[in-house]
Amino acid sequence: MESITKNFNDAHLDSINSNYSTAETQSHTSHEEDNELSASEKSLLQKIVRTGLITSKHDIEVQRRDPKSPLYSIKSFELLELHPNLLKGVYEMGYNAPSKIQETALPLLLANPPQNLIAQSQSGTGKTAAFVLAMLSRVDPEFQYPQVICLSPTYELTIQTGEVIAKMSIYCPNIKLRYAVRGENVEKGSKIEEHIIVGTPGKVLDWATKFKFFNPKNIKVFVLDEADIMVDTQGHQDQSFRIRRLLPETCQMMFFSATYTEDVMRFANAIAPESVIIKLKREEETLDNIRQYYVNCNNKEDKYNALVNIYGGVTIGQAMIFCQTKKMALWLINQMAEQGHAVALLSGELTIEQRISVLDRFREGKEKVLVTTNVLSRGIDIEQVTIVINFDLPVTVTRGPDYDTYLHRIGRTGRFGKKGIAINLVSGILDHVVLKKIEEHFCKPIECLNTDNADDMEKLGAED
Ligand SMILES: Nc1ncnc2c1ncn2[C@@H]1O[C@H](COP(=O)(O)OP(=O)(O)OP(=O)(O)O)[C@@H](O)[C@H]1O
Repeated sequence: MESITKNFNDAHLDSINSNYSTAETQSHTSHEEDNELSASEKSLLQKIVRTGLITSKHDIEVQRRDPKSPLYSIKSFELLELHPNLLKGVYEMGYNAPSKIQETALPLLLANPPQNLIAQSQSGTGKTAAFVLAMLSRVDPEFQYPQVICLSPTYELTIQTGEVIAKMSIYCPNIKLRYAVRGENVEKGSKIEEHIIVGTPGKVLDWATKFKFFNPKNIKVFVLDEADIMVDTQGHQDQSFRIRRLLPETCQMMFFSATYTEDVMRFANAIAPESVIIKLKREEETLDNIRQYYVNCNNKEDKYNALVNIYGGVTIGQAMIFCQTKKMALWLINQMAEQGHAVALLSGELTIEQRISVLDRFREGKEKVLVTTNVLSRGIDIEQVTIVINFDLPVTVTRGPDYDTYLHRIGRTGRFGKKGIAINLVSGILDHVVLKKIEEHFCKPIECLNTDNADDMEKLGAED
């Protein structure tokens, strides 16, 4: 896989950059735009970012001692009885103590006989490390064939998970990993010798059935990341289910997600019988470290102005802006680029190389703002994202609130206990109805943000 990652890091986004080259070469905010923000707005927005969003290790330690926090832990990684080389890898990654999901799930996942698990934990609370440690613990490097399959819904997430696997297993050089994603090929007639396959469902299914590159009967562990979408009829149900049917009855199932609907939970239970279930209460699903706001707007131009104000005031961190359609994302990015803002666009129709390159640039901070559609709402872990803006609220095909997408989108900020801000730009009655329902559903207030009102802004800036 090294080759893939390297190529993508090296890849240049010529086609995209040529579209937005103005944004690249100009400063982030022009002088005229600076004037659009009143001095009080600017200083307050900066204060929010400075005081609210920079979390020290000390804050995380405090959260760890609060039993209500998803970072709460009473155990150490030593107590989880990991292999010493895995433990070394964990510490090398800078993890001092397990999060709640890690300390709860790992003893279950490592127990013998193996136990199926369907686990829910909030965005950014360390689910990946939980299942990666379990996967690595189950591999027997003596045998040169795949023993673990981990499925993710998108290419980007697969690569991200693979990178966590590679880092955690740095002191287990005998454990080998194979990516099953678009662009990866195996020589016809040969067999895969790596122990872990991490991939997207279509490719893994092809490798197992059409090309018979590995024997599914040797698989001991089957992991579904973002499990709800992997077993949902709207998602990858068919392929995941077909892969599951190839695996031995005894194969251990590990399903992880931040969200599950009742239906999905029932179905997951059917394909992973007698699972232990770790489920959050509704009011626990959203994180207290992510403050949620809405801004009243009249139309999309008005939303754009609100955005520019927020963008202009933010001096630290990065923002992700979600649009419901590619058309809206393109309109927005053109507006922003015209006015000299350095923004990047990531939407579904880009090639894989382009998508990875956009993400790499954003991760490196080359662009402060990433405009995207729902393609990036799940799983992507970029620590420095301090603000998520819903330029459009997430809605279903029937234009009702899409609760799960909302939760996944705002979860791109506030990673592992850091502070984050989610701002919803709402215009029109329908938007207000959707917002109200979202607020009621998660039992968490979404406060009105009135950028013209100094008191409002002061309140916002003063928060813990
Ligand atoms: N025990 C730990 N100590 C410190 N940092 C951790 C620990 N576990 C995970 N992290 C970090 O927390 C961040 C979020 O973790 P991760 O991506 O696994 O979250 P997640 O629960 O899978 O989120 P999502 O639902 O969005 O997929 C990552 O940057 C990861 O490196």
